[in-house]
Amino acid sequence: MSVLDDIIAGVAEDLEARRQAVPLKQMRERARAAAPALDAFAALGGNDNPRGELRVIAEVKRSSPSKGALADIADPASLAASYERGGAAVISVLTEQRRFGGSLADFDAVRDVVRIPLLRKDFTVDEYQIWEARAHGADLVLLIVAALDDAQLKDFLALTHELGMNALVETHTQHEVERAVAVGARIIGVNVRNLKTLDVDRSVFAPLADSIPSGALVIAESGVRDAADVEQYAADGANAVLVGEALVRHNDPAATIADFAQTGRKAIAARQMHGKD
Ligand SMILES: O=P(O)(O)OC[C@@H](O)[C@@H](O)c1c[nH]c2ccccc12
Repeated sequence: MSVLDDIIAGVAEDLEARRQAVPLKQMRERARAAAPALDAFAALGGNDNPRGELRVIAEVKRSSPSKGALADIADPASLAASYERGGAAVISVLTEQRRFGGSLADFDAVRDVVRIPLLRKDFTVDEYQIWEARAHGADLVLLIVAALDDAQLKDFLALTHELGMNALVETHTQHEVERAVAVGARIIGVNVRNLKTLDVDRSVFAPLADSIPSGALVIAESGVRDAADVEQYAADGANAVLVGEALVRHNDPAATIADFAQTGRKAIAARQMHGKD
């Protein structure tokens, strides 16, 4: 069994317990009563926004399957507030519990204090999780192409849009990018970490980013250690970078985000000067 299969089995089990506690019908009512979703597509530099900016998606991440505990985050809300202060465009909160140490309680705590769009970062395998994300005030959900068949991908994306949210549609191969594009994904992530083996290979980003049509936003996910990595992703066509570990381990995440955004802006300006856009 791959790591991804193993994670998904745990997610499905935990999800059943939550569905027992709050049935779908009730979760739908909660979702319909929630404040409307914020426009994450615009926040990430969508069509009408000025070009030339690199956006940062800053992640609240306690642990990872590859590295174990990353940081002792006593107060996810204050960490998220510092992300917002540093200029993050979107905040991602891991809610998967078994491998990433996240929870919907973390998500709720963050939702209470920040005004920018929030990504509920989990392994979506059932429509219940999409209603649940909206009920908790999420603006974006994660859809991992490798974890879904085409029908699920299409249905989950449609439901996400119906609820006024956006989806970060995550890919790792050329074929997955094609599947994401085929269902009309507007925000496409290239995760340089292979979720089946957990290996990070930054070189997968550039060719995949190149193959994403210009109407969709391109998000570079994983493996950002420092400004040099941000510079490379921006030079290779990223509209935004998704950063977890480097921020939770840093003692001044706000300054780090500001630094990454500035580095990205310069790299994009250089790219445009060379006529690559
Ligand atoms: O901590 P990093 O290397 O900066 O990575 C962040 C993010 O890309 C990573 O957490 C991630 C990308 N896709 C995922 C899917 C599920 C869980 C986690 C992830």
